Amino acid sequence: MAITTNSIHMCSHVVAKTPKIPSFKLSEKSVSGVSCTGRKWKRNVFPRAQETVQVGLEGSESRRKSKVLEGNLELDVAAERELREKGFLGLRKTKLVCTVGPACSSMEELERLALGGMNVVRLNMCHNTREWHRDVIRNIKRLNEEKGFCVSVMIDTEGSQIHVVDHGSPSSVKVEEGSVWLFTAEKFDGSRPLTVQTNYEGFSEGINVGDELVIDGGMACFEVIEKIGSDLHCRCSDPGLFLPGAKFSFWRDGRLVQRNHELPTLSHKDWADIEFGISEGIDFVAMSFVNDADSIRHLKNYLSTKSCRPIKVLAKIESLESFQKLEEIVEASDGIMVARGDLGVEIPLEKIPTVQEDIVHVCRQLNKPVIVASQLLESMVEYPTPTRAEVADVSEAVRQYADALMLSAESAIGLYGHKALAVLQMASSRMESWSREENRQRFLEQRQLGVSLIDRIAEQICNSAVEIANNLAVDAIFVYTKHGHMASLFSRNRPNPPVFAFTDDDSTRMAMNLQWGVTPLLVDLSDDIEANIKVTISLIKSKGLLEEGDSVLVVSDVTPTVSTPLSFQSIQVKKV
Ligand SMILES: Nc1ncnc2c1ncn2[C@@H]1O[C@H](COP(=O)(O)OP(=O)(O)OP(=O)(O)O)[C@@H](O)[C@H]1O
Ligand SMILES: CC(=O)C(=O)O
Ligand SMILES: [K+]
Ligand SMILES: [Mg+2]
Repeated sequence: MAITTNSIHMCSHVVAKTPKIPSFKLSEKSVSGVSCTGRKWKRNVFPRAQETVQVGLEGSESRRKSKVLEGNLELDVAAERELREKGFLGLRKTKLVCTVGPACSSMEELERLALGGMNVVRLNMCHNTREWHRDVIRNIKRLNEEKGFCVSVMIDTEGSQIHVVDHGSPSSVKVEEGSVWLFTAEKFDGSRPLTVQTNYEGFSEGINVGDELVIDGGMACFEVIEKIGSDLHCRCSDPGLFLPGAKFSFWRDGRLVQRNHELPTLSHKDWADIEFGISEGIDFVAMSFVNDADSIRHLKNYLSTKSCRPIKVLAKIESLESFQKLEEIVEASDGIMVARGDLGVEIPLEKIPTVQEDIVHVCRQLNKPVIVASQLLESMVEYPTPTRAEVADVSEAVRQYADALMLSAESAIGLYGHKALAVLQMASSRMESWSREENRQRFLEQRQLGVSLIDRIAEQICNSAVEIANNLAVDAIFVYTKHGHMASLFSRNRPNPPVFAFTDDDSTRMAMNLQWGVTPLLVDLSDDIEANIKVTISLIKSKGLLEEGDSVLVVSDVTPTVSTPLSFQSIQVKKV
């Protein structure tokens, strides 16, 4: 194997208490030619008494002795297949999440979805029994272990929200204009007409006569005409439909009456579901009806003490309150879901597109993965083809550079879940390639995230490396990462080539499944960077995925020595 190398190594050794900002000098040679030679960084002569940053160039042959690693590489079989069919550039970047329900919970259906590119399974704990969810999780783990998939598992908490438990029918009920309905927390005999039972006895606290009650963001509207105890008598002002489990909101003078704080973000059942998730080895918890950053921090702390395997916490933005505290929630969480279904109950529908764009933007700025969810292809619950408007909606989320798209009822109860997944695949691949052609990633502004010098170096390296990778049109970016941080710094630049993120930590691998453009691979890593590079290139080559003449850009954040407080990072461009 003749590997031509060009490399930029950056290392910092911080001793000074008040670090000064280093200046990097990259000579033109270092990024243009393929076989230039230069100053080689020597670990043993590296000065220790002061903060230093060096940029070195390495010759075509690595002289460092490399320890030979065992050649075992785990790459998701669906990604591998896509790579063979479409090549590096054709590999889909936007991740796909499927809600699993009765329509797709069998081993065969799950495998079909995994082959169709499903990266993450979502289990909505609102529905079905824990035993049912356990079977699904175990089936997914079996598929991963026995068939070589890499599908992560997310549980989505039920959360506390005021909703309808009984409206007198198992299906939808028409609401006529002018009809007067009783809203109560009391259980009633189902034959009593025009009565709605809610799940929470304090549902009408703070509500006055004259307030407006809106069902499911506009399915029907009522005016509160009388309040007796906690019961409300309401007259229909805008006729429509009551669906099972309908959600409602109260409005006064055209503004939402905010009352989410009355209920705990995580109920007793949610905590029990989380315990269950920990014991089943899930990868993500999506927290419903988050109202502040404290609840996220609380759950993260809890998980870090209770689960030996790191579990990522995603905050669902589905209330006006959470949108108003967006930045602090994004900062506290490991990722975000734009839960457009319930969000549409609390904000006017016409605001959803701009709210979505704002949320995706903030997530890009703060480098947190974001999922756009709900009703993406709703018509496909019944029909085998989407509406043109749905395809436009999906494409818009991809154009905004969301990390992931999610199917809900389309896969959970729909007849055409696998077709809906294929539509997401096609629409996202198409929009990604258009965005590449248009060079749209230049519109992404990167906010500096790191405070310490080492973190800032990592960010700068990744930003520059993506520019190099795009300009040189390398086939792939290889990054070696313990916790996925470097991979995320690449991902946030939305590079043209795919990012192959090699890690030896299974939970890191599963967490990277939500990151745009990152293909996670599990491999044994050593402290020896050169050995890691050599082995992984040869493993990818032996699978026939890299050919003679292909080029890869390689970045490593694996620290070469553990005994010194030394951070070492390098960029290399290799021609295979
Ligand atoms: N595990 C399941 N068992 C039975 N039905 C399910 C299951 N998961 C989802 N469904 C069905 O699919 C529909 C859409 O699912 P989804 O979980 O996305 O609902 P949602 O209301 O959008 O989510 P949330 O309750 O978190 O707001 C649900 O209304 C439900 O009928
Ligand atoms: C996904 C979800 O919870 C919602 O859209 O409301
Ligand atoms: K939920
Ligand atoms: Mg919801």
